Amino acid sequence: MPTTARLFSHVTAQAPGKVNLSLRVGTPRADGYHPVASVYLAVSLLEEVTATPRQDGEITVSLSEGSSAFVDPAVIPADSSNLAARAALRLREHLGLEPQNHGVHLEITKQVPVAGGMGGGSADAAAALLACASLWEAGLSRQALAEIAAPLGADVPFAVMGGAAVGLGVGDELTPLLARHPVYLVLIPATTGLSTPEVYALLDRLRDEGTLPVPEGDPEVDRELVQALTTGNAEDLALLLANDLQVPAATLVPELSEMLGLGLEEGALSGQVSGSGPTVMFLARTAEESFQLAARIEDRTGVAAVAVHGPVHGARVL
Ligand SMILES: C[C@](O)(CO)[C@H](O)COP(=O)(O)OP(=O)(O)OC[C@H]1O[C@@H](n2ccc(N)nc2=O)[C@H](O)[C@@H]1O
Ligand SMILES: Nc1ncnc2c1ncn2[C@@H]1O[C@H](COP(=O)(O)OP(=O)(O)OP(=O)(O)O)[C@@H](O)[C@H]1O
Repeated sequence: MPTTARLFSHVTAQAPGKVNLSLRVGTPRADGYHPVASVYLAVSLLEEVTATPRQDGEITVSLSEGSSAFVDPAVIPADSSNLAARAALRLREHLGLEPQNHGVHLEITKQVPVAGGMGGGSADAAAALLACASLWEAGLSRQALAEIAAPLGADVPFAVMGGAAVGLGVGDELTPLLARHPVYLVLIPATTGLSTPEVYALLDRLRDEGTLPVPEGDPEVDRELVQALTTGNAEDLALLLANDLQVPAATLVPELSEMLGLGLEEGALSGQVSGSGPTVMFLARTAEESFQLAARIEDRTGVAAVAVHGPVHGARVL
């Protein structure tokens, strides 16, 4: 059989960043992970990964110069710890391919803020998986790829699936939602990131010391929010946004509270921290309103604000 590495010169795949419209977090399990009830939305900030065969069996990564201005190349791992490289290695092992004939270089073009609570690294892993699956003619379904992806990170299966979904377990047990109406958001990406484990750890501490209430049982999905998402009612959605990681994120980065207040003053329907932060997101009624809101926030703060929409597709080969 000819090696697929000789058939394709390169393959490019895209995968979306995400926000959590609702993120309810339970108390930690024995392995330190928290059970969550998450309503994920894939948004129109896309990561792109181009996989090019290497003849030496190595899996390498680089960051494209076409990456967004708010991505600092210095904080992206350039070695095998990069999530895209880990995804390629995991797939190669899963498929039982000979390493020497299945080396690959992964060039990543980043649009999603790094360590911003938007699952950028997870999207890189998802795009790398799709690109390599195509390069190596893996013949795997999207569902199978999402399962292979799960040990790479709690958000990776959703980056493979995209759209809108409920995530239970640690966020990886996905149920797709029929959200046919677009949701318009404005994002304020931060230039510096927050460590996801630190934000979860602070949530535990704030609960232990009684500053925040301790939830009982596993978190549950807010059915009303799911309904507002599926019927496309932005006003209802605005009332139901929720994020248990917002208080710890805003405790670590106090300016987040100020940013949230400012977006509301400028006319956002509502706003909250995205995932573990520090990206802040605001809800707008229409695309037009989201562009106007982004422009007003930029004028007032001098900080870049980005109008996006969701749901968008999951990882796909271009
Ligand atoms: C904050 C979210 O982005 C919301 O979707 C996710 O929960 C985090 O997803 P992620 O970054 O893909 O998470 P992973 O890379 O699997 O885990 C990073 C760290 O976050 C914490 N973590 C993550 C997910 C989860 N359900 N409980 C956790 O406690 C753990 O300390 C873990 O070591
Ligand atoms: N391809 C990658 N892109 C960005 N960061 C990566 C990548 N691979 C590994 N990392 C490491 O992962 C850390 C978290 O990056 P990422 O951008 O995925 O955070 P995040 O968006 O906050 O994630 P989440 O929302 O899933 O918690 C970074 O600080 C970086 O050290």
